[in-house]
Amino acid sequence: MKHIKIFDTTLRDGQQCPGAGMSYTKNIEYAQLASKINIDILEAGFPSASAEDYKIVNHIAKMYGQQIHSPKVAALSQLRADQVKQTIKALEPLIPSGRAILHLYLPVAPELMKASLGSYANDQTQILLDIANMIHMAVSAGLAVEFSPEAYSQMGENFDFTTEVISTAIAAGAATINCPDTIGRSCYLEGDDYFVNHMNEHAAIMKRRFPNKEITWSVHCHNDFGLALDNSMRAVFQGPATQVEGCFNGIGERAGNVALEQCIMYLKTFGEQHKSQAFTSQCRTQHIRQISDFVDAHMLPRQPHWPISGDNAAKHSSGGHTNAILKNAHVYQPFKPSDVGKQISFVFGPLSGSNHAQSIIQKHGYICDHNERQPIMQFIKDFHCNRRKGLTDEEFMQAYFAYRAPIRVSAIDFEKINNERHFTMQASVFDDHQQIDFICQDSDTATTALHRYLTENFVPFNIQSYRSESKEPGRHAEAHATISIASNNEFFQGKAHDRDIESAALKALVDACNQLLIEQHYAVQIDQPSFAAVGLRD
Ligand SMILES: CC(C)[C@@](O)(CC(=O)O)C(=O)O
Repeated sequence: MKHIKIFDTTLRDGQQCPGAGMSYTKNIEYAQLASKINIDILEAGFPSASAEDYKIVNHIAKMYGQQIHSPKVAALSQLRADQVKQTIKALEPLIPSGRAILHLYLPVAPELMKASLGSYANDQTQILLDIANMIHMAVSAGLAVEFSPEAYSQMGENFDFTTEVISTAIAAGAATINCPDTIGRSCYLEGDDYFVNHMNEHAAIMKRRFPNKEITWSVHCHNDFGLALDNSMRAVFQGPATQVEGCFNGIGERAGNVALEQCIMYLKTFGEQHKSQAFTSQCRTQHIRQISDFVDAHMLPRQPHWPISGDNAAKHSSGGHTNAILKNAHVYQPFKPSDVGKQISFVFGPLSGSNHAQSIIQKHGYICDHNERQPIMQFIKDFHCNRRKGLTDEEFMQAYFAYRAPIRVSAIDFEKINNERHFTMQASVFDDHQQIDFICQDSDTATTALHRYLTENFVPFNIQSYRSESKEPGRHAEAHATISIASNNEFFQGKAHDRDIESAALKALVDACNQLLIEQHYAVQIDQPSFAAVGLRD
């Protein structure tokens, strides 16, 4: 099995894109995560860009230098002696352990050469001399060198010049040649012009010119046509590449760089089984979720349906899918979510089914018998009929409690007879229509009277606190009542609102009492959520 090196440029090319820049400390935290997931090389930055960038690269080099094992660290430099010196200095702590890499680049596409190098572009002899000198400088300081012919995929008429550039770099001591599709405009349909074919040609030429040198070919793709993953993997499976450069979550200039988590899972899924030549990376894939969440939180937001690590990548909602998954977790998952540190989860939405409803209720420890599944599910959907995007478990269970509510009040009236207030509540109690009558004696409030009635007729409990407030200003504001009750060291909070402050309090008390009754009649003791039984944690 051939090992494909993962070169992570999230901190360098990733932070080059608008909006992705991170603070000093977040750069360091990222480097710690990159080490945990075990990428091969971290490109930590561009030390000559600013004093801050220098300090970040140097800090990471020191930090990794104290670890016995760490990724190697690369830092970018243009073809300028002052920049090369600065880069060597920044990476110094990693030189003794052979983990420092100078990443040198120079454009080779004709248009880009003119636009970025000016008249220097015409002096090819000087360019080749400078490449040799800069690489010598780094190699003699003890660094490894990666050389990138920038815009390699657009080299066009400059094929022979590019051959000389690469040749010069290798002769001077560069161990890695990285071929970028800088503008993300490559596609295998280009035929002979396709950059992977050029990589094969160049690899063959260099093999002839340097038969005893072990060169690492690397690929660096941008995603402007959504082809970065395809191009990167073709460079591995149909080309000479044994190193892939990219960024987690595919961040990077314009449409981004290739997404490393996609490359890593591609290699794991298709590479390890590949018939003629098997490939793999050494990454600990179970940490993908963590590093991807970090990039999402501190660099650029990740879309929910992002491949591999997106929030929806292991989330299911529709009835058909969840129903089948509850029986066999793998029928609607192309890989085990736990391989990337995720778990299957379900969102209850308008298209969800009754098996799913039952599983949520049971997971929370309440009864839902087989023949109740359908009516309960229908009630919950109707209860939240405006929530077309799906429910949280909390909202779902709120509707379940409303379905179960043993006492449902439809009307409250009172009249005064001989200075006593007589209340009547029209209610159904466990589906039986009843009239609840209670009387306020002496200084009783209506709530006290109802409490006495409920305690004597249904279940004993104490009232712990009562609060009433209006949420809006004005005379027509509704009263919002909250009542907390306790029974056998269990606590329940009832809530209700009504135009009439007394009715709000009475309904809140019924709500709290209902929760207590539901607990007594419909709760089951379970140790494990029912999920585990069907293997969803795998
Ligand atoms: C340094 C090189 C690999 C580069 O990242 C350069 C760049 O565009 O910054 C590219 O994509 O070609």
